[in-house]
Amino acid sequence: MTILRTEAMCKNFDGVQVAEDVNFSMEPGEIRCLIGPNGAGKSTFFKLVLGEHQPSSGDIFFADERITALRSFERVRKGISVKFQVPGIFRELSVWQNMQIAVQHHLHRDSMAKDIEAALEFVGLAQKSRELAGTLSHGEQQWLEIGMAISTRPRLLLLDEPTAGMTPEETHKTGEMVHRLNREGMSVLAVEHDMEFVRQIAQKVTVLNFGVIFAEGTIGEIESNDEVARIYLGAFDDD
Ligand SMILES: Nc1ncnc2c1ncn2[C@@H]1O[C@H](COP(=O)(O)OP(=O)(O)OP(=O)(O)O)[C@@H](O)[C@H]1O
Repeated sequence: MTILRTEAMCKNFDGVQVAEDVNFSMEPGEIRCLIGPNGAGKSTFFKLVLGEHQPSSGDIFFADERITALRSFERVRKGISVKFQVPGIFRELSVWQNMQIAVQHHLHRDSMAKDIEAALEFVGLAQKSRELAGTLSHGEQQWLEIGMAISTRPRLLLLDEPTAGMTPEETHKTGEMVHRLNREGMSVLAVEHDMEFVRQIAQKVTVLNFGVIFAEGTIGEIESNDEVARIYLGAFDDD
């Protein structure tokens, strides 16, 4: 079984190919990082998986079920969740209210309050549930968003540059969070530029370039791949 699979997935915008014959697959329980130069098609890949874009051709499977034709909310109900790069919190509402919106938006569960408490506990914000989201630090706001994303108890969590703007300590803490989620059985697919974070979490790395899977392997294999270094210049310079 695969938790996520694309078969010959293509997407073009006005003739520009942004995903080209993408055959991606990920095992259940895996932590995968998706890397690649700016404009490689990483965010577009997420949007295709989430149903925000329709592929021009090809198919997408979640837990071996074809989801290509499903709408976004249906995919969320199946167990896919996302934390986007652009902050999606309501700054003038409390941490708890933000969580309520995230859960209510997608699911109607009797266990809602418990789900919120558990998610806030998980991301270390249980003590701040009454504070306004806008007063949290940047890192805490990102964690709130991760909390919002996991409150629906997804099987697959997509993270789009989760550590953008974080301090090294916050980044490391986020990596630990990802490992804890993974130990609880969640599969995680993260788009990330911070190679230190990629090293901390990735079991396997997929490199996208011009909408094509350019390379795939362990972090060691990817970092020693000269072709990857060539297209993704500078990416491995931070060690
Ligand atoms: N809605 C759209 N309409 C037209 N072109 C688009 C659209 N969305 C993305 N693109 C183009 O698709 C290509 C891939 O963009 P995408 O945002 O997926 O790349 P990325 O790998 O996520 O880049 P970055 O690392 O900078 O976030 C870019 O050339 C972009 O301009």
